[in-house]
Amino acid sequence: MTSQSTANTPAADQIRRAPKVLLHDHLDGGLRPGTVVDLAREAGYSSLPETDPDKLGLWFREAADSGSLERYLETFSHTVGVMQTRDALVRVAAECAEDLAADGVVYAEVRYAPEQHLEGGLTLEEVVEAVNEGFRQGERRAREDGHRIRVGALLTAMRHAARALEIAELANRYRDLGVVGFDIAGAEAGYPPTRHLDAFEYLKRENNHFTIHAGEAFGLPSIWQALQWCGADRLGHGVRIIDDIQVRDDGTVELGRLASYVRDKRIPLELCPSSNLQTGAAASYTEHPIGLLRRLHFRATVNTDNRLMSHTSMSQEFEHLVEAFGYTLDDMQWFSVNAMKSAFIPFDERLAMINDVIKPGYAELKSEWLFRQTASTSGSVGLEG
Ligand SMILES: O=c1[nH]cnc2c1ncn2[C@H]1C[C@H](O)[C@@H](CO)O1
Ligand SMILES: [Zn+2]
Repeated sequence: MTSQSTANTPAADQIRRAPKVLLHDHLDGGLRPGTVVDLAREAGYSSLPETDPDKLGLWFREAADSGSLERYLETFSHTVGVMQTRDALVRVAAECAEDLAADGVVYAEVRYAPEQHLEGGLTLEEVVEAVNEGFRQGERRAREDGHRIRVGALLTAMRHAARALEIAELANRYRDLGVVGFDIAGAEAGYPPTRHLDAFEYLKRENNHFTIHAGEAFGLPSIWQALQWCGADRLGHGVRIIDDIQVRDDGTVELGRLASYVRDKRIPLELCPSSNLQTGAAASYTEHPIGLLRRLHFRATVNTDNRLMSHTSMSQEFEHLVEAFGYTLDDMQWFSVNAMKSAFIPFDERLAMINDVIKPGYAELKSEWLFRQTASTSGSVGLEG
């Protein structure tokens, strides 16, 4: 099993340079702390718990570290609070694209809920256009810095609210104009995805794509509804599918009907290890279900969820997994190809990313790894790091 092998274990700088694919990242969960402070000052937003960027970054991380999804979500009032103007949205989106690119992410789908950014008088369309403009600016600035990234937006509807159909229609209107799909998010318990069936049925009729946050704070019934009632293409988290997998004392494994369906149908799981530790969905990295799901060849992907609240990045997530499971460059490539296969852009574009960017990127890193090994065993000076 490659995941247990010590072969080609990547060093931190290789993890950062490896081409990574991110499917689950919230725009309002990934601001730079300094930007939150700047935007709050500009907008006269006076409710921030700290105004020093370092202290504020720490505050987000600690406040989100509550063991409960509901408390975790409370921290978003401050980021959403400062994202109410066109300029703020453009800046946040541009910095998001730049930060991801600098971290070696080559393709990202970043989500946000347009309905949460209307307090300053913007329309839903103006919100989408501002964010798109920011992503394009960030892609350009990243390219100038020598990084290549493509960012698509996912429009989220909040599951406790009642605007899902309207947001789904918005996602459809901006399809091919920067928006690649739809999502629902927010507190899971008490707000089943079936409340928004009209939105999902509309998107299916339009041949559009959507993912649903499910199987994070709530277990199998939520996953089952998301797939079998709503028809989700992917599962946001889906980590609790583990509840339908039995590992016996002798090491043999039995999958229940739902877990079998998820694996057989290659349903992508947008797994977010650090976020799960904070909301209590997993106890530690070594105990995180991603280890078993990868071994069983589920369509598992690695994601950040909220870089600010979880004080993380794609590289950081992989560093934790490399340490916990001994993952190699082969494992990283497997996760990245899985994610790219599961993206919502057209098949030919996904294939081009896999063949022209991801595979060559890992091939180069693997040959570099071999060179480092040879250099260190022959006593000569190898590459740094
Ligand atoms: O992990 C999550 N689960 C459910 N909802 C979430 C999670 N992370 C962020 N959100 C919510 C809070 C944001 O304001 C919203 C849109 O990005 O999505
Ligand atoms: Zn999420």
